[in-house]
Amino acid sequence: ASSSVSPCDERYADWLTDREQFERMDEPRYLQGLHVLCLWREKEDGPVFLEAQLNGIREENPFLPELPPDVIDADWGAFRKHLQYLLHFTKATNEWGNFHLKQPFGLFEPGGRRLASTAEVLDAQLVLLFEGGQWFWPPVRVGYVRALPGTTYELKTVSVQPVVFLVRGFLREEECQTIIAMGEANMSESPIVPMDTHHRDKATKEFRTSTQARLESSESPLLTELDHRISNLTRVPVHHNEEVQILRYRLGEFYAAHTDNFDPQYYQNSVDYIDKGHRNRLLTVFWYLTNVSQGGETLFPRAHALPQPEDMHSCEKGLKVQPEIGAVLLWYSLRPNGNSDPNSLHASCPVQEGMKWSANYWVWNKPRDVQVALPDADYDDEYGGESSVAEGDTVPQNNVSATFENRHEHPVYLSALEPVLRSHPPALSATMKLGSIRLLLAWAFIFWTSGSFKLVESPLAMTNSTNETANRIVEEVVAQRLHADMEEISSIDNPASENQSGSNESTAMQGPGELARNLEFLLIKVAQLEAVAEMQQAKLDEQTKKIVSQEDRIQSLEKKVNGEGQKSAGAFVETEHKDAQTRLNEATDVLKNVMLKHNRQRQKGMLHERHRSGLKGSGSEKEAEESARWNPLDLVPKQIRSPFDKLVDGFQAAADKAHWLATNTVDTLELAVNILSRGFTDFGANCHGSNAPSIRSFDQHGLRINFGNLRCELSLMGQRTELFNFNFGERAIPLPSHPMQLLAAGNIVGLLPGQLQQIVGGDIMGLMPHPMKLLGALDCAGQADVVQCLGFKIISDIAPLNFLTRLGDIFKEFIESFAKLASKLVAQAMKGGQSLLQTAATTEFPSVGKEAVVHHRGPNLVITKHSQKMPGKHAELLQKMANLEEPKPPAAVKWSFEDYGPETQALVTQLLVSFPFGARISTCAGHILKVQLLNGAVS
Ligand SMILES: O=C(O)CCC(=O)C(=O)O
Ligand SMILES: [Fe+2]
Repeated sequence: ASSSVSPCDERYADWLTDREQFERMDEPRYLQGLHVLCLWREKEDGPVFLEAQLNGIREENPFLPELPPDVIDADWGAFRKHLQYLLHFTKATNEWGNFHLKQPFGLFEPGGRRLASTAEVLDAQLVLLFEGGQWFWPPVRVGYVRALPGTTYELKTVSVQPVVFLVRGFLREEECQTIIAMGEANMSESPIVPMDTHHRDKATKEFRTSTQARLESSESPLLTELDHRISNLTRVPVHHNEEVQILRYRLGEFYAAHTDNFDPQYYQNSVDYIDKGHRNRLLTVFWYLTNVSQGGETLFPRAHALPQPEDMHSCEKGLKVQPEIGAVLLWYSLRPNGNSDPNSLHASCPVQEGMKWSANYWVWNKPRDVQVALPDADYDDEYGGESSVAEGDTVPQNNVSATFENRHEHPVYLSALEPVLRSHPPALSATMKLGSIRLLLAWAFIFWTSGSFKLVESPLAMTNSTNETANRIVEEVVAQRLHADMEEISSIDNPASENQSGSNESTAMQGPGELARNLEFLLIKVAQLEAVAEMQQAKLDEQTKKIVSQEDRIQSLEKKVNGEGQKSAGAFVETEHKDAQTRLNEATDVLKNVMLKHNRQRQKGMLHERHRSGLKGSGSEKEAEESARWNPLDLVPKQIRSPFDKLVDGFQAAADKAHWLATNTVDTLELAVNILSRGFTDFGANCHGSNAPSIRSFDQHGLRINFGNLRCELSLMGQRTELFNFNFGERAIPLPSHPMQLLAAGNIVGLLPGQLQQIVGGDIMGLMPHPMKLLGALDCAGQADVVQCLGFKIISDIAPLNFLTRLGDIFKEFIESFAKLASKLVAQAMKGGQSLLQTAATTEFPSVGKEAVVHHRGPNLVITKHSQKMPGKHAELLQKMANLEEPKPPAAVKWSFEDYGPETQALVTQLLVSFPFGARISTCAGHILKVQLLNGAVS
C-alpha cells in the first residue's frame, strides 16, 4: 500500500512499551485499548499515511492501514468510524456488556489534550487513542521518568502491571499539614463500600481499620487549587473527581487488599448508578501527607506478576511503596480500554511505628454529574441510540467467522492443524444428571485418597440446581482443579524416590478403594493426553519462534532487494523432526511426573479440600437427601467390610488389566492429535453382563438368594476391556421358625441367619429403617409373602445389597462422568487451540477472484479457502480476539472474529464440512469450529 518511509520511529519513544516489560504470563502482555497512531504526508496535499502501534506495544512492523483519501475530508463522526473500522476495535471487547453505556473512545495528542476534529488529528501527527475514552499515561517501562509538561513534576513509572506512577514533591509540606488539620476536625471511622453480600459493620472492621474524613473542595481554596493541579496531572477534567478522603492510620491500622473500582458483579444494588460498570473509578491519586517510620506501606500484591493472593491481609509479597510526605502515587484501576484491571489490587500494610496520614483522591472515567454529556457521545453510534444490542447482552455468538488479513505485500501462508472438533456422545450430555457430578467428585476423592473413607462422609451436593449455567460452572471448576493439579508437575523434587514410596502405600488399600485404584487408569489416559498436548504446544511455540524470525529475515531481505523476487515465508519453515522414540520418551517422562505427583498427594493426604463450602445453600434438604442416597460409599458402613473383601477379589482381576494400559498408551503425537481433535467420542462403559440379586426360591427350607454377578467393561479409542467380572453366586438362607414374631420384636437379624446375616454383620439394625416401617411399606398378603417381600425389600434397600444391585448403574455413571471430565480436560489442554491456527505458515491463499482451494481435507472436516476484498461497508465487529485474551499474533497474520451480517452466512457456506454424526455446519459453527473461513484481503 505504501512505498513511503515512515517518519514515526522517533516519535514513538515516550509512548510505547516493549512486550518484555509485561511480566505476567497469565494475561495479555500489552495495554488493552491504547493505540498510538502516526500520520504523515510526503508532500503537501499528498495522500496521508497512517501507521498504528496497537495496544501500546512497540512492534517492528507496525500496522499500516490504508487511509482512503476521502476519509481525511470526512466529518469527525465518519472519520472516527472509519478509524475504528481500520483498527478493528469495538466496544464489544468490554467485560461488562451493556455496550451502549460504555463511553466513546477518545483521541488525544501526546500531551493529553483531547482532539475533536479530523484537522486536529492530522496536525497532531502522533495521536493516542484510548478505547476507554479517557487519557491514560503510558507507563513505557519501570523506571521511566516523564516530565509533566508545563510543570516541575515528574511521573516515575514504578510498575507496568498494574500501571503505577510516583510523583515526588507534588504537595508541599505546609500543604500536607493544612490538609491534615482540616481532616482531623472531621474524622470518623473509615467505611468501605460494602459489596451486596457484606454485612456492613462486620466487613468494615475486617477490611479497614483507619479513620477518615471527606472534604469538599469548595470548603478550601487549597483543595480547589489541588483539584486543578491533579486534573493537570491526570489529564482528566476536574469534574470527574470524587471528594478527597483524608485517612489516618494509627498503630496497627490497615486496609486489606482491594481494588478501588466497582465491579458490577458485586454491586448489583447500585449497578445503575455505576452504569453497569461503565461509570467507574478510573484512577487513584493517593496523597502521602506524612512519612511513616515503619510499616504503613501501600502494597500492590499482584505486581511483579504475582498471582492473586489468598490472604488479603498479608503484607509479604508484592510491590511496596513507602509513604513519603508530599509524594503522590497514581495508579489506574481500569485499563485503557475501560475494563477493570485486577492487577490494581492494593492494600495499606499496618502501621508499625508512628502515624500515617494520607488521602484518596479518586478520579472517575465519566463526569460525576450524570447530566454532563461525554465527549464524542454525539458521534458514537456503535451501540448508541436505540441500541441494537439488548441490555445485558454479551457478545453475540452466531455467525462467527475468522478473518485473516494479510498485511504484507508478499503472500502469507497459513496452516491449520487438524480442526479441533470435540463431540461428546450426545447421550452423555443429555443424560448427565446432577447425581453424576456428585459421583464424579466422590470418585475423584476416592482416587486421590484411596484407602481412606472419610472423604466421602459428606456427599457433595454440587449445586442442587437445575440451572444449566450453574452446573456448567461447577463442572468447570472441578475440571480446572484437576487440570491445575496435573500442571503442577514441576513441584516434584525427586521423582525416583517418590515413586517407590508411592507404590508401598498402595498395598494398604481395600474395598472400594481398590475399585478406585482400578479406575485410576482412566485418569492415566487423560494424563497422557495432557502430556502429549503439552509437548505439542511446546513444539508449536518453537515453530512460532522460527517462523517469526524467518519472517523478519525475509522482510529485511526483501527490503534489500527492493521488492524484487517475492519469497514465500513457507519455504523457510522447517518442521522439526524427532524420531518416534524420542517423542515417546518425552511423553513418558511427563506422564511419569504427573502420576508421581498423584501418588505423592495421596500419601500426604492432600486434595482433601471440600468443594462444598463454596457451593452450599442452593438447594433443598430433600434434594440433598435424595442425592445422598446415590453415593455408593454412603451405603457401605465401615463396620462391614467383609463382603467387600470379596469384591476386592473381583476387582483384583481387573487390576491385572493394568497391562492394557502399558500396551495401549497414546504414544504418538499423531494419535494424540487425533484424540484431541475427535474428543473421546467412543468413550463408553456398560455393565450389561451383570445380574442383580434376586430371590430364586422360597419354601419351607428357607430362602435362596442369587446374589447375582457384576460384569462391567469399558471402551476407549476403539479398544475394549473388561474391568471386572465377579460372580457372587447363590446362597441358601434357612428361615427361622417364627419370622413374624421376630419381626414384631424388631429382631431382624434373627430373621436373616446364615450367609445373609454374615454379610450384613451385626450392624443391620443401624442400617435399615425401623422394621415396622419397613414392613408397613409392603403390601404383602400372607406370611410367606411377607418373607418374600421382605427379601426383596432387603435387597433393594439395605446396604450393601442395594449397592450391589445398583453397582452397574453407578459404575456407568462414573464412567460417563469421567468421560465428560476427560473431554473437558482435553479442551483445557487445547485451550491454545486458536494459536495453533495462528502459528504455522505452509500453504498459500489464492488471489482474489481465483477459485477456492481445498485447504484441508480430513475425515471430519474439509476447509476450502479463497480470497476476497474486504467488504466495503462498515463491518460490525463482534469480537476481537486479539483484545480479549490472546497475545497479539506475531508477524504477518492478524486475525479477528467478525460478523458480516447476512454475508457471513454466504461465507460460511463456502466451508464444506461433514461431521461424522450428521451434524450440520449451521448448527455447529458457533462453538465447535473456532475458525472457519479465511478471508484474505490481499492487495
Ligand atoms: O493507605 C494506603 O496506602 C492505601 C489506601 C487505599 O487503598 C484506600 O484507602 O483505598
Ligand atoms: Fe484503595
